[in-house]
Amino acid sequence: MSPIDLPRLHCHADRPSCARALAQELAERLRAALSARSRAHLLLAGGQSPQALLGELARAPLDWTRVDISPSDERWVPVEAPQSNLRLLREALPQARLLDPRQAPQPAAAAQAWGAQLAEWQPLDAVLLGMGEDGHFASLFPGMPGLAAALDPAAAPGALCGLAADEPRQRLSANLSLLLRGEWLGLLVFGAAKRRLLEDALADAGDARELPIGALLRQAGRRLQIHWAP
Ligand SMILES: O=C(O)[C@H](O)[C@@H](O)[C@H](O)[C@H](O)COP(=O)(O)O
Repeated sequence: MSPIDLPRLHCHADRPSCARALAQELAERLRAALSARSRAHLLLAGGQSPQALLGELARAPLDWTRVDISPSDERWVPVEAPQSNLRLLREALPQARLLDPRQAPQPAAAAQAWGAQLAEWQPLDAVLLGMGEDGHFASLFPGMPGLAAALDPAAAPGALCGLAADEPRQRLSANLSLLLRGEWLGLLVFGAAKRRLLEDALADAGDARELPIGALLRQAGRRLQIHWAP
């Protein structure tokens, strides 16, 4: 990856200041979108990293009733389950209009219907992703069935079934083609291990280049805003 294509890496002193800065950035993006249109569209990662960010976002002076939010991916569990990403969003941003990925009783049909709705979110104002220490993002995991199609930037924007190594293994995930539509595209990662993995992936070094995150970095290039804290 040539230096001109490198994503921008924003290093923060600590996780709370990272959450505040990122919340301010996202709120500004959403306010700008709402000044031009009746609704704004946002995709947010699940997992632990965005927890403090969600709290900061909830305090932003914004008409959340005009914001459509979907998780970037979801675990195939009931929305009330502790592992549900949608539940986290519903608790943090109760006024937003949330899109539940569970659009059908079976995962494959749910992913297809959810992906069709996401593809209609034009423009997709902001997408914030996280990354696992195995180099996955959203629910696009190393070695999972269908990964090549999921990472194909030329694929039709949509969603698919993901397969995680850890329970709950069944997941639903937006594909890379849809995620790249984000007008603002961010990646939130904490800790030394993920920083090392990112640096290897950014250098196209070793096995990291074969990891899902390598496809995101290569395809997004300078458009990707990476926010890191220790
Ligand atoms: O459903 C999920 O868990 C996320 O969408 C996933 O892609 C997450 O961003 C990474 O696994 C990092 O998770 P942590 O922030 O918990 O390390």
